[in-house]
Amino acid sequence: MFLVWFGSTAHLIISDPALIKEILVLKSEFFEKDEPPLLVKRIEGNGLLNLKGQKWAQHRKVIQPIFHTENLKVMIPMMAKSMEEALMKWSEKMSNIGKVEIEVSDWFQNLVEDVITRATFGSSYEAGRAIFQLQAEQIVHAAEAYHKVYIPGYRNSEIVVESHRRSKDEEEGKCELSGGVVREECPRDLLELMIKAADEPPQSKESLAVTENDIVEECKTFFFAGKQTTSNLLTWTAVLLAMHPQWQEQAREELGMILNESLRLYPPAVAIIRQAKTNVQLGGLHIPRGTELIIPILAVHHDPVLWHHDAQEFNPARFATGAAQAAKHPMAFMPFGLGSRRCIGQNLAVQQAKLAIAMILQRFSFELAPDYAHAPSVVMLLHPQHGAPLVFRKL
Ligand code: HEM
Repeated sequence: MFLVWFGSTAHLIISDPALIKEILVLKSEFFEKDEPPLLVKRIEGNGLLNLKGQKWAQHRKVIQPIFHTENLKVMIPMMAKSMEEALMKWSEKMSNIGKVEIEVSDWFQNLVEDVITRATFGSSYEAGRAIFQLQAEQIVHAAEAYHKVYIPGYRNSEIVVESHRRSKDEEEGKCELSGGVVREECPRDLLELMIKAADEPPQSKESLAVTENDIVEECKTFFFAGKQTTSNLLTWTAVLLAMHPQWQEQAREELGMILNESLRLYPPAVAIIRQAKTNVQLGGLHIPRGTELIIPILAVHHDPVLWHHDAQEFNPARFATGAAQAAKHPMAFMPFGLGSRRCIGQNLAVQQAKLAIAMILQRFSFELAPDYAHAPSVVMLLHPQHGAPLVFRKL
């Protein structure tokens, strides 16, 4: 446990998994996220990521089932189509010399953006794309200028929800769920699933309704929370496989442990922050109300006490018997957080990463480009400072 000062605020850094479990799981009701500034909410969406208290609990209850693997499976053909189209372009480029150099970090960002847009908006893809493009521009503007940004046209997102609702209503009858199984011909997307879930009558008088505006905010949150994180996972996994080509062969058989090892070494979200809502005991220490706590995911994932002498090495085999057994403490691996606020998009991110890497491995072998410079750097998330140029060859 360390105490660090950021400006005038003291932060406790907690890297012991037993204490992390107390904060995020066992005593989570005593800790909460900080209130984000209005500008942050506007950019990230005032959805799950930024909500607190009863409103967060209500949204989480409505949205969690949507990310169930059965719902996400239906999106695989659409994801594969995005990927297929993008990879065709590589094949065309390499027809003369048999190889092609791609800067994968930009490339994966575009791919993930396309897939998240399709997964969220489905048949309203074009309208959704326009909204997400505005959001992407807003993120860039906000990083450049530290003042309030308002982009005209942004409110159009509510119109998209309304027209999506209408077009889905028109299809009703064709799209019944049978025994909980979604029929293939039904265009299913996160927006449609959210509209359906929000339309369910509230279970109790205390339940707050999830409004159209709330749904818009959640869509913005998915885009913000899902785009860079998932594309960073894909980038680091591709870089690691380029550095260790012997694992490319094995990855064609079993990708799960390779993705886990990539998430351990290069967790896209490097830390989790909480604030004590009240005075609380933690591992024999008295933590006063208002104390800021940092859980340094990146440092925990590299701790040799937890991960043995080869903690810095790429060794997917450590996950051979599952994530809970990979380290000395079952809570030492937490790329998606832990407890009730753990990442809601985990299944979507892993499904997308498995599909994308598997489709690349089916067609190509790859290595680092001669000008690749290894420089992991944190700008909110963990990303390659000088990009990730890789050379791909047809199998
Ligand atoms: C590799 C990809 C991803 C990583 C590493 C990641 C990581 C995380 C982490 C560490 C948290 C917990 C934050 C905390 O406890 O303070 C989180 C929360 C969240 N993530 Fe992800 N995420 C990923 C992909 C996604 C995707 C694809 C989506 C949505 C489509 C998403 C949506 C969210 C949301 C909405 C939350 C807030 C959940 C809540 O507070 O109830 N994430 N993510």
